[in-house]
Amino acid sequence: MPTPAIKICGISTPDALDAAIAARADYAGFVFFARSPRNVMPAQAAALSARAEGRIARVGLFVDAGDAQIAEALAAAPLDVLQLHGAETPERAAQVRARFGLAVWKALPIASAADVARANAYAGAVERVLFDAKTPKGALPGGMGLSFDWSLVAHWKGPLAWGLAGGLNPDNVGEALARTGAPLIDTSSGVESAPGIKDTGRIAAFARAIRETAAASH
Ligand SMILES: O=C(O)c1ccccc1N[C@@H]1O[C@H](COP(=O)(O)O)[C@@H](O)[C@H]1O
Repeated sequence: MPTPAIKICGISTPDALDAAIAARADYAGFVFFARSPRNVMPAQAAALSARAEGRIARVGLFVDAGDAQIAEALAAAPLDVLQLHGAETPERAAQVRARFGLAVWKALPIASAADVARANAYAGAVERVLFDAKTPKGALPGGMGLSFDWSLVAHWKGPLAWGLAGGLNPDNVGEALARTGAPLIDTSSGVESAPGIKDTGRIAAFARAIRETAAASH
């Protein structure tokens, strides 16, 4: 199995960003969602974006954001990908992509095969779907360390690129990769010591576990 792309999300400090780069992660995620313990303010995002430029791709995470909020974030902090983690429809996702001219990823909450099937509607509207666990009503829509039944997306062959998220950490990511063959793996709370506090050792261990699993499959 090829080594999947790795995304470390919820980065809010230079140390965490440097750890993701040192671990050879492909994507660093910055959360623009006020309710999140990982939320970054525009000035903070600007510094992180500049530090990341040319070293790791920058993903901005938004939850049902309007154009004005996304434009404000982009004015402060150039981003390479916009991750939509709310209830955005295929039409809204396509609108965001056209308006900002950036790659768009749509996170989908998964608890059943019917939830996975919803991904098909995003073909042509976004570059990638991210399968994440469904979270309880009223809770954050992600970043909760919850996983779902990986067999629902095992070796998914859909009409667009995809990634696996939700409750992944250094201890379970090898099994998740072996069981799903996901081409991109995303984590946030699984590489933290407390909500919003990234642990550089866990970031390194996460990437190592992924590479060891991929290498062992050859
Ligand atoms: O990280 C957050 O605070 C967050 C807030 C709102 C929506 C999504 C959020 N995080 C994303 O959720 C998935 C799974 O996270 P975890 O690994 O289970 O903690 C991931 O894409 C995060 O980037």
